Amino acid sequence: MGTAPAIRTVGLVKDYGRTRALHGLDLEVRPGEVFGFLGPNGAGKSTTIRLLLDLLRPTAGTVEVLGQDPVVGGPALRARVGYLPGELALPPRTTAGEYLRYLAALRGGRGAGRITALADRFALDLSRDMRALSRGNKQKVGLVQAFMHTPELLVLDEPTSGLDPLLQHEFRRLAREAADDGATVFLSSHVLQEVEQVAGRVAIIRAGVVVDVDDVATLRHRAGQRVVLRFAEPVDAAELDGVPGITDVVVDGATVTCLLRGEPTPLLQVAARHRVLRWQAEDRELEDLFMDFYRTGPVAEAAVLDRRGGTAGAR
Ligand SMILES: Nc1ncnc2c1ncn2[C@@H]1O[C@H](COP(=O)(O)OP(=O)(O)OP(=O)(O)O)[C@@H](O)[C@H]1O
Repeated sequence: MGTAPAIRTVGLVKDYGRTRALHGLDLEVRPGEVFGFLGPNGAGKSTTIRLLLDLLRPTAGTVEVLGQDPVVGGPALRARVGYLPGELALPPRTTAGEYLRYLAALRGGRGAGRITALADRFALDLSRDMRALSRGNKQKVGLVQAFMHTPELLVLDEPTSGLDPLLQHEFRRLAREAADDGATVFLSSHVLQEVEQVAGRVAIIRAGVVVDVDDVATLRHRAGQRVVLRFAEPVDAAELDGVPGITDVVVDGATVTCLLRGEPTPLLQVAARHRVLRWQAEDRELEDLFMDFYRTGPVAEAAVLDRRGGTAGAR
């Protein structure tokens, strides 16, 4: 396979009538990585994914999947990809097992042997009529059909939506196993916490452009944690000045709120000079990261350019 990217888009533009959904999207996913595609609702994640699968055609720009243009690659290329759509349309008058075996037959029998094992992992009852399946169970059918033929590339649109925490964990194990076996996993989400548990690198998409690409550790560091400390007595805000990794300090009597990036030790050392009644630390989310981007970084410029109708990303 060489070192060709598993996915590459250059200057990808997609218009729906007069709505421009993608504004020149650049993306490069390396073979064998688990790559998160993160963005808020309406950012253009599903549109990008549909372009990768040749379910939509680009208005401008280029798409390459496993080194090929999906339009040229056709069914032979599709057979090498496992796809979980955001909204799964399942035929109503069959059982989950019949449907999955039917799909395997369409794929020349590939994957039939893995149906039972995958269904067991997700506690999916294959004998149930699809009409009777809950949203979560339908999602399981979608995941089984995406993984069962051990594709080289998995393209998964919001794969954990509708799954309970236990099954989300099972999904992450499966995704990592696929990557360990050499597959590339590309998955979209609007929740940072969900993506960071499985992906190595993440692209953040907003309003049809990629505004940041980073490894998960960097992104998590940048997002940081919101810390709330409650002391027995009021503290002096000056004590927190210049503490490494601490910003956005707000002191309200005996309660201190701040952002922590990196190791908590310096903050703990300052806090320990007083009696601490309560310590609360929460990981910040995607939306918080966006707020930071807008206040500082190059993304602010990208977003402004984007609104002016420019095509520049922030990279
Ligand atoms: N068929 C369509 N016709 C017109 N506009 C569309 C169509 N599909 C998507 N859009 C618009 O394109 C933009 C990108 O939508 P897209 O579904 O790709 O975003 P998304 O990141 O997948 O969001 P979500 O998480 O809500 O699915 C949105 O503004 C959306 O309203």
